Amino acid sequence: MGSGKSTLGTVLARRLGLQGLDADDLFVAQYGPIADYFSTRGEPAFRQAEEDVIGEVLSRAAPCVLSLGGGAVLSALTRDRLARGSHVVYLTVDEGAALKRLDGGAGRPVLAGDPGRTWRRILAERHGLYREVSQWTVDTTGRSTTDLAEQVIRLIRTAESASEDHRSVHP
Ligand SMILES: Nc1ncnc2c1ncn2[C@@H]1O[C@H](COP(=O)(O)OP(=O)(O)OP(=O)(O)O)[C@@H](O)[C@H]1O
Ligand SMILES: O=C(O)C1=C[C@@H](O)[C@@H](O)[C@H](O)C1
Ligand SMILES: [Mg+2]
Repeated sequence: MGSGKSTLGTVLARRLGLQGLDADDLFVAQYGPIADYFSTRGEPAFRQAEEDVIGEVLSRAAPCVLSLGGGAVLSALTRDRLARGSHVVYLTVDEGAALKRLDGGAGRPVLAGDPGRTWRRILAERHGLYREVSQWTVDTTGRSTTDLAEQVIRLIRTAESASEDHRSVHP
């Protein structure tokens, strides 16, 4: 949370000339505010709907840049879908910078209570899943979005040209 997924996704999409989508925004457009959904339907219902929203995007033929919600990796089905043909970047950030960026957790139901403690606990619970689904880990602390976008584009281009080489050797 607060690593800059939505912000970087928008810039990456523009620079790559692809459609930029944000799973949280798609959720809100379909179901209304996330905090309201959490309080009326509960987290399991939210996770199911989130899985469906992401599944729909990942089933599309056209390539895009998709910023996930922070808890999307909790779904085994989403993790499996991400493993089938997506480039996945794990964006990290220091706790201090994250809490500053997140305005102390306002509007994020999973950060209710003591935001710092909760942020640390959630990260500890999810770190292994983020590592499992991603090809790269990029620390965003103290770095501009422009700089991050350039780095991610380089990583993707290098991976794609390596896989082209592989295909030409083994047609
Ligand atoms: N590299 C950066 N440096 C400084 N501030 C940033 C950076 N990236 C994003 N921010 C700021 O941090 C806040 C959170 O960014 P953003 O919403 O993109 O994070 P997120 O990872 O999508 O969060 P969430 O988990 O809530 O979806 C925003 O105010 C944004 O402007
Ligand atoms: O980390 C989480 O569990 C969440 C992160 C946000 O992106 C939203 O998807 C929602 O607030 C839940
Ligand atoms: Mg976001």
